[in-house]
Amino acid sequence: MTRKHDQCIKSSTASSASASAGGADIIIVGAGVAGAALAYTLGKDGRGVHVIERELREPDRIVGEHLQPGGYLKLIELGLEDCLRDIDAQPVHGYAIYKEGKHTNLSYPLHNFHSDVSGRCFHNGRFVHRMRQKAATLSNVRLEQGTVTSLIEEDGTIKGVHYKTDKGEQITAYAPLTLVCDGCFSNLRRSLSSPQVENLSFFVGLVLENCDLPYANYGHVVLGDPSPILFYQISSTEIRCFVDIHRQKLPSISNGEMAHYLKTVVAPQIPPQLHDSFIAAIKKGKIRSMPNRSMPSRPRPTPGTMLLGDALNTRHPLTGGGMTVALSDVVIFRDLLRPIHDLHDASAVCNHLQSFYTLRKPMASTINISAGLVYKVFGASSDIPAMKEIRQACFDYLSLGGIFSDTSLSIVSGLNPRPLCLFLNFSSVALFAIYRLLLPFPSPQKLCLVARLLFGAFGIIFRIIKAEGVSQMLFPATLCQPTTEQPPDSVN
Ligand SMILES: Cc1cc2nc3c(=O)[nH]c(=O)nc-3n(C[C@H](O)[C@H](O)[C@H](O)COP(=O)(O)OP(=O)(O)OC[C@H]3O[C@@H](n4cnc5c(N)ncnc54)[C@H](O)[C@@H]3O)c2cc1C
Repeated sequence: MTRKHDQCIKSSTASSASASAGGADIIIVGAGVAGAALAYTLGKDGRGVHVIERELREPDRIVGEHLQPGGYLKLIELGLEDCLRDIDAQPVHGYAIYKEGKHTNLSYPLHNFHSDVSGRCFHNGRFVHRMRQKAATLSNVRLEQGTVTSLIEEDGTIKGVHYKTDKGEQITAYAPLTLVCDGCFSNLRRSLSSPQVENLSFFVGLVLENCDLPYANYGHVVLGDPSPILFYQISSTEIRCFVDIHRQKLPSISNGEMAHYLKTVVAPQIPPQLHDSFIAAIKKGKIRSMPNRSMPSRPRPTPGTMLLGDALNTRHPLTGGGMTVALSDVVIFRDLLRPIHDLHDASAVCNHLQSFYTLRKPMASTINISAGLVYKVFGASSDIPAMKEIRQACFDYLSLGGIFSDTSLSIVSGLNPRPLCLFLNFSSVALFAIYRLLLPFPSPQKLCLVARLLFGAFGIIFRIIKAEGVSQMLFPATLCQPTTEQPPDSVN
């Protein structure tokens, strides 16, 4: 396929005391998934937007390659779905899950949606680059290459940013609102939130060529020992493979330990159709790794600024939910900002925008908790009681298909952003596990195992729910009614 992209978006020339001289309403730090989508949608709403991005060349990275159908729907709401055209993106209709020689094939429950709606896999850099290009077509959006070094704070209000251009110039830019979207390694979030980052594991990534997935257009998950292995088609000729490796056990890539681990521990567990290409990819040597982290959102309301995207909140990428949360946040933020025409009353704007953190909870918490659960159950080597039984019960429950797998997949895919549904679904898996354990007759040993299973399963979910914030997550309606509030500049 032909793909004609400019490798670099033209960066507008910066004047050294750019007090956002053009009078930007909004500065966006970082043009990744969240920042580029925000730039376009806020620009479309008529805001003057100044985006400062560290590297405007097409990114080459191994994150954000599987967009869930729920995220695709958000992309449509933002008018950005065309950014997936002409980048050789591949449709994804569900998952094939492998466990100890057995496998089950699960489709996303998409019967009620337009036939175009599905998941998509692609090269993240191509997607992000297309969104940047689309934002840059708007005359009121200015994309500039530069690294933001700090936020400008005056009397507790953020007034803008200091940044350094690629030519080494130090520049100051002011705007009434600064949106910080500098991703999971954010160095700006510390002053705007109380981040509690948990390092969970690493994804070790390879690209497989010259092979086909056993189920075309399905993500493949091998529930391996000691941890899961993922495969999905990121272009018509390439399959991404991710191997999850515990954070304390990452073999060295440089001295060949990693290649040895992949050949001896991982290769024997993968579907035979992929084996030769997997070995060839190891031999080719382009093995990359990324840390997998989890960080619940803990923002500190600060006038003049907001955190969005991974800088605000991250979760384990095993369920591929990060971009869906980021795009959903962008939609919520845009809608909340729409009635405010003048952004200069920073305190009033800040008060108005606080409901964002509650409004985002249904989607963000559902995806965060499901990612945490899936990782706890299938990922981590664990000391949780009865984990083997919990794992098997989950696999068998999904294998039932129909409503059982539909509900689980609708939750993971962002089609069903209801934390309560997630909790009920999890409870029904636990009941299913108990029912199986007690058959054909209960015995004292079996009852003991059931108690351990309940303790383990509900221990996991309650810990994760607690980290998300119970009341905000389960009862958001009691905490905010943004539509009845007067936005600051509509008050006479
Ligand atoms: C291994 C891995 C795999 C993943 N796989 C998936 C997946 O399959 N599906 C999915 O939905 N999600 C996935 N995610 C998560 C997903 O990548 C993120 O949720 C998503 O990219 C968040 O978007 P963002 O805009 O917040 O951050 P990013 O997309 O990372 O963008 C941040 C941007 O800020 C720029 N920047 C940083 N610092 C500065 C600075 N000081 N000044 C100026 N610019 C700056 C960076 O250059 C970058 O362009 C994965 C994550 C990991 C770690």
